[in-house]
Amino acid sequence: MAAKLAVHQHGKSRVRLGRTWIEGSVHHFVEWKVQSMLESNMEHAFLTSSNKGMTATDTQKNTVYYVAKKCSQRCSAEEYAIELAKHFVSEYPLVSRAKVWVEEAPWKRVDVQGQPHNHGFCKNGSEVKSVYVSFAEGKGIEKLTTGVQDLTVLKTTQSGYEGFLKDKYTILKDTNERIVATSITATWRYSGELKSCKEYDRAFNDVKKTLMLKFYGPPDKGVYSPSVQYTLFEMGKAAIQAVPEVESIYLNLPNLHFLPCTPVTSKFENDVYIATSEPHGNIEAVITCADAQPHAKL
Ligand SMILES: O=c1[nH]c(=O)c2[nH]c(=O)[nH]c2[nH]1
Repeated sequence: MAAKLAVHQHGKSRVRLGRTWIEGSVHHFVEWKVQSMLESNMEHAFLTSSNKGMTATDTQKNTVYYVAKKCSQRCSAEEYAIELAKHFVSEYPLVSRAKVWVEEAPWKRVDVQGQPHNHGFCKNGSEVKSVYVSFAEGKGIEKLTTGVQDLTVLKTTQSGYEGFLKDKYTILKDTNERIVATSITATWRYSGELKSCKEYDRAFNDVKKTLMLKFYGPPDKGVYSPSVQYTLFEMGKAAIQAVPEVESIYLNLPNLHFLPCTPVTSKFENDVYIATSEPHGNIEAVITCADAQPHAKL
């Protein structure tokens, strides 16, 4: 049977860097893990022994640092990813599309003696900001998404799950009182480029704040969740309504179960749980503005 090279790409993964920007006495800091992937007319590297015209993955790695240096003003992970992807397409004639992923570690400016520190940071929380850009020759930015991974959240009440199908395989009982815990992965697509680092930060923080509000509800009373599915849609819908630049959002919410525990000689009184991480439920959906195309998980 004849065989052909159907698709191909090559890139560099897990290139890690730190970047500081100094504005007067205030320092800014980010840590990024970058992946690049190039689509190109370099079939010959797969089909023959020639590497002519090839942008080596080592060169891609060096370019990750070079473009970070070139971003002389404080910039967002989105702006950096756009610059890097543009660079590959404009610099190399054989490259037709560059795809760039950036994961930003959760370093936050630290407060000391009640004040934001000029140059001190601490890792706050588990969540990682994730950015994806696809930039093609003749088309420019084709896709720009931002998101969070590993945003781990829990509430001890105001959650239940009732009325589901019961058959001979079912053991789970209806409940209107349970712990709900999840580790949120979200990616959302912007309708286009935003204007500045501040705009990207504002949009990111507004989406995150909205997701949190819909998961937890107001601080005093919370909000009842009849299922992870219902809460997921409420979260996505609210993000789209709160941040006009967002036209599509993908949400994945694993249901990390805390199971009722009945220690010997006692009964369960919503107090002791068996903590588990597997197996876990897995609920996901894409929510869009009424007329927008959904985007796939990236
Ligand atoms: O919110 C939930 N959604 C489900 O689909 C499901 N399935 C399950 O066993 N528990 C839950 N909880």
